[in-house]
Amino acid sequence: MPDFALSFDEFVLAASTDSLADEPAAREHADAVEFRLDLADDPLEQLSAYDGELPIIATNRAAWEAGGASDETERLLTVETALEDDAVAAIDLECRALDGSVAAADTETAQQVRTSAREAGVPVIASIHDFEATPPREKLTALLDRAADAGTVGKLATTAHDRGDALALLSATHEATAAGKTVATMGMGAAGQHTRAVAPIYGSAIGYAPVEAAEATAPGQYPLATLRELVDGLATPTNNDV
Ligand SMILES: O=C1C[C@@](O)(C(=O)O)C[C@@H](O)[C@@H]1O
Repeated sequence: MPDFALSFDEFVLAASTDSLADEPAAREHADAVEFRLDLADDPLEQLSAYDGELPIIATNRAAWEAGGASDETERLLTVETALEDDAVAAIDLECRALDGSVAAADTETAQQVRTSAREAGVPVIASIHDFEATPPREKLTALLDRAADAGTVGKLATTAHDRGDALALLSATHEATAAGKTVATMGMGAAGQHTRAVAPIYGSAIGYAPVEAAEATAPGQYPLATLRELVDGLATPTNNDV
């Protein structure tokens, strides 16, 4: 059986998809598959039939965070069921589900799923998305702190409108990783695209990309093979202080 464990000590490139049939095509470039259960047909059936080699990050994104899952309790319990699958090496839970800051959230169930993941030794990616903008620099640090405290990896995806936004996100990433936090960041939209290639240099632990450009799960994603080439092609400077 393949070793499905995922450690976020090193950059993980996840092929983001609604179909596990993409896994063979992803294998050449990806370290993991992000399976978007909320966008998939019969996600639990796909999981039990999975015979791929890449570890799976299970994400069941809430409709209130621009995902496809509308029944809050059901979507969280589906993630909890997914945890039982050996191939599921990490799960994604929205910070706003965990802290109850949106009215639609079922905080108790979200926290219970996080506890189940911890008991199973499965890392939790605690995520925050801003589909409108990139908040000011200090706010980015506060958001990353909040996400990193909530999960094994704190993930922040914001919409960048210009290079200043991209730079602020990279700078907040650098500060967080230099402080020893495990974070993943990405700028959404055209102005944020290059951050997907560059953020790993500043310590971002996860990148997401579709196998085919047309199957993107967020604005501004590079296709998988392109992101792999870009990330691998950018050597990490040796004079860093992380
Ligand atoms: O949270 C993220 C990051 C993402 O939104 C991106 O911008 O690449 C793509 C999503 O599939 C994933 O769950």
